[in-house]
Amino acid sequence: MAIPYPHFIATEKAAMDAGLLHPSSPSVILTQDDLKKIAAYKAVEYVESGMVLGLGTGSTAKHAVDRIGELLRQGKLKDIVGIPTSTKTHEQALSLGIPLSDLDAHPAIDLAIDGADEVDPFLNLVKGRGGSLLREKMVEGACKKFIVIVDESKLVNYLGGSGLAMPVEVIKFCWRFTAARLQKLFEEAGCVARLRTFGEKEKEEPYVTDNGNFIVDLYFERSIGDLKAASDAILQLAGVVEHGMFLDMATTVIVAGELGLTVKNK
Ligand SMILES: O=C[C@H](O)[C@H](O)[C@H](O)COP(=O)(O)O
Repeated sequence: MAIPYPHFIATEKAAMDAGLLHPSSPSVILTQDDLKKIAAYKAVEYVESGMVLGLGTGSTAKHAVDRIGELLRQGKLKDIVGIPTSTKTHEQALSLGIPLSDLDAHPAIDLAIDGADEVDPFLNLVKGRGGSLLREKMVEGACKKFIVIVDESKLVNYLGGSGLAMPVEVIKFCWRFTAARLQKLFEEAGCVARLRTFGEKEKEEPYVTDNGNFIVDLYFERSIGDLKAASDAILQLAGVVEHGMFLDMATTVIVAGELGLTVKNK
């Protein structure tokens, strides 16, 4: 859907770099994907030559990886090493000629840029609707600065508040047992746990992560309350590998919305 954004800051460099706004025509139609691109371009302004970079996954992060590749190609960035958070991002970065490495070789990352599914007012996140939460949490947990890029539709009053999935990566072995325990854990929040699948109804198959695991998506009717307690409780269940709540990890969140760009710092 195309939405008019007459108030978007027409002189915003990120939007102009992204080729979406021009000073002579401040009133434009921007789609949700345009907003993602503008947020991504803004985040890449923080990238400096010589950095080790965590490369996120998803439709928003894709724009940031594209932009990093473009700046490398133009010689405006040099000596970058990227640590991808998924096989998909690995392939994208390879195709752009971004030199790649991993956490074994580069355990300290200067900056990671990634999208999110939900952002609460304290900059806690839900991530992993694209299935990459485990590698994202490992990479983004190892970086000095973690910039999250979102369009304003991702802002929520509390995590789980969008009514969309909060993902939990689980091992395949007896996943039904694990899903039932997860649902029970959040009974008071009206939790429903569902195995993530893909494909047509009759040919539906479980979604398998890059790590060979399944994802159980949790849906809540009400707030789950104390996020740290919820996180601890989930991680205590044998069978759970990781969950998609990223608590106290984002150092900056860049939001692109109707009124322009907002940069929120921790
Ligand atoms: O697993 C996927 C990642 O956590 C993504 O960063 C998240 O799902 C947001 O993706 P998008 O930018 O496509 O909304």
